[in-house]
Amino acid sequence: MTAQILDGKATAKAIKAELTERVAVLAARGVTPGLGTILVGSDPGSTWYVGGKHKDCAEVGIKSIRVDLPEDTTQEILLAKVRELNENPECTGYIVQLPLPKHIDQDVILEAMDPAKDADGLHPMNLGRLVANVNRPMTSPLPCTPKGCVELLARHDIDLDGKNVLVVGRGVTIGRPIGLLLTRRDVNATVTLAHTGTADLASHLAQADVVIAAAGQPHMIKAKDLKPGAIVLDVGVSRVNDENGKAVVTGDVEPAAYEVASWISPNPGGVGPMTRAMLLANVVESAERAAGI
Ligand SMILES: Nc1nc(=O)c2c([nH]1)NC[C@@H]1CN(c3ccc(C(=O)N[C@@H](CCC(=O)O)C(=O)O)cc3)C=[N+]21
Repeated sequence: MTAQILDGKATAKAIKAELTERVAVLAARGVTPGLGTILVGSDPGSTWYVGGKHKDCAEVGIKSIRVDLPEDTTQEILLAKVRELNENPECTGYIVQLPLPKHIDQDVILEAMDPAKDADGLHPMNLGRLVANVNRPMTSPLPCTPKGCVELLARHDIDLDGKNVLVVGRGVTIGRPIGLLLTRRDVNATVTLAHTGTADLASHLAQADVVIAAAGQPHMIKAKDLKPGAIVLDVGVSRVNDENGKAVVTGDVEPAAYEVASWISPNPGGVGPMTRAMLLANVVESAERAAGI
């Protein structure tokens, strides 16, 4: 068996085309969604990601507001910028690029954001709503990568109901929220430690119909441990040197898994592009909610 591909690139492209239509409908009502980004410091990866977010906005017609601050920005100055974007009517959603420099308390910053403008869905109020509000659809922003994982599966007509889903990794941006998101459905979701000893991890994997690998540990998920026919989302991102010593992006799942899984999302080219598309979707949805659409 060779796995079918959960093509995040093509799926994200289709979603961006739909969002472009929705932005045009909003424009006809005089509403233009706007994404703000706050970048503290000049980490090359973060700078690259933020640049990509502004490119994505331009592609679908979303206005974007860029706030770049020096590495030594104080927590007070950053909080003032957050409050400015909370009040800025042109900004219907914004993100604070993570990770922040060590001298800044990330939790304090995220909690100062207006939950309605939290385009990352990482504000405690929005994460908390994932636990509560189970009898009504989510109307607050969902974290982009978890939302992207569920959307990628849905767009390939993969139904999760009744399945054993194993989430490997408990990070606050992926593992924990995706576990919460999945338990809002008829899914048997298990969130396991990324550093579980291989014996424990193997026993969890053996029962998993769906594996969401979000550990950020290169090739830690071994083909031999996967249930034949498993559906695998390779989410964790690591940069390793290839055989020529060149730094490349790789995932948590070893390549041999393509021979065992029934579906697999490539990394790069799977959940990453979906994360970016879901950020745009969160901004458009916030603007639609504000416009009463
Ligand atoms: N406030 C905040 N929100 C984030 O969502 C956020 C963040 N901070 N900090 C950094 C991480 C990382 N992240 C990625 C997004 C897309 C790809 C992506 O599209 N990757 C391409 C490969 C890109 C490459 O070649 O490096 C792919 O998977 O195909 C990767 C990683 C969002 N993050």
